[in-house]
Amino acid sequence: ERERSQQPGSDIKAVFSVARCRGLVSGLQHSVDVTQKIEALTWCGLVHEFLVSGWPYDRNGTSVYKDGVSAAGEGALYPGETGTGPPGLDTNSSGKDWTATRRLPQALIIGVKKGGTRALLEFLRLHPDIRALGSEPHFFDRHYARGLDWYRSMMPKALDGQIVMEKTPRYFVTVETPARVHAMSQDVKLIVVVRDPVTRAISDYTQIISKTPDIPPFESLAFKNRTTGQIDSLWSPLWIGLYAQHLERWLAWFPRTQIHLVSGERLISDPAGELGKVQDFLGLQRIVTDKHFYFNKTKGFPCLKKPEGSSKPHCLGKTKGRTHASIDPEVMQRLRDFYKPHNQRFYQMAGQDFGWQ
Ligand SMILES: Nc1ncnc2c1ncn2[C@@H]1O[C@H](COP(=O)(O)OS(=O)(=O)O)[C@@H](OP(=O)(O)O)[C@H]1O
Repeated sequence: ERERSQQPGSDIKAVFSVARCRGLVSGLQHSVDVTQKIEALTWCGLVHEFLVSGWPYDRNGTSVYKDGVSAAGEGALYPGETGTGPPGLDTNSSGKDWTATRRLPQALIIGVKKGGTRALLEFLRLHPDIRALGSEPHFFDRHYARGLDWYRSMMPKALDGQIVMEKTPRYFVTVETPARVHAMSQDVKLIVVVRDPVTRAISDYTQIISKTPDIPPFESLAFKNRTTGQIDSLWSPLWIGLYAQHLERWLAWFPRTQIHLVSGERLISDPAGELGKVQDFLGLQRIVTDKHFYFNKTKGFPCLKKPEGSSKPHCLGKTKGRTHASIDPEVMQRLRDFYKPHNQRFYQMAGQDFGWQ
């Protein structure tokens, strides 16, 4: 529901069932986890009620409306998807505007495809100062002719001080994109999740073959000539991994300090550590921390801890963390050799070594 409600042009507002909300919200009544509280109120459509009357349900699931003072303290939570707060609450005591509006993004996750961009976006969405579009709008690469007003209309409503963001991994490798992004904003913050280009290529191929099972084997697409060992660097799964080349195009338009590189490997091994650095880069308080994650052994990836009162923990869907197609080890080695100089150049530009073999 949450995903669907964020599709471009969708008017669907995700609202959980009343029964589910009673369980979820009442369970959180005395929780000190403000982020979870905001999420629960937002997705249960109870933000308005909270602002008017305080915490909606007690632990027995009955109403605890009481004189506009909440368990968390008045004004502690943000209005969510519904946007405008109730009359009389358009500003808080500090004069802050409580009216949510649609704004152009101040931060973009521009790549890379199969780097871990969905995980990063979903984790960042836990932050109350981030409003992120759930789907990929592909504005700067595919829909640029629709204009900035269209793009703005795709964005979720956000309050003053909240950062609006979206992710479209293809931006990183599309030639026209840096100039277009720059024309929208010179100050936009750019995030790229990078992952070992060999693993990334196999992940990419695994997705392609799941959709078109008849395509030739990876080994024959990766080479122009298998006998001479000449790599086909223009084959998209390999070409996307030439990170230095793509980053160079962005650096012609944006200073290095405006681009934050996330290690796709560390996003799996230490999600809280990587999220900490991203929150710093965005100028946000470190609210998403290790207490939000647990390692799900079955999935083999970090997942979000289950919210109190909810039956399910939140792992990413089946298309994230797939079993990869198995590739001839000799071909893997050939690809590692191919990427070595490109990776070295990328490390120099990045100012950090990502440790790919
Ligand atoms: N927490 C968590 N759960 C599941 N998957 C995770 C996670 N963190 C990173 N990853 C890695 O993300 C890879 C998919 O990357 P993207 O989300 O960028 O893919 S896409 O470009 O949007 O299609 C995906 O690639 P595959 O493993 O090849 O499926 C994962 O390795």
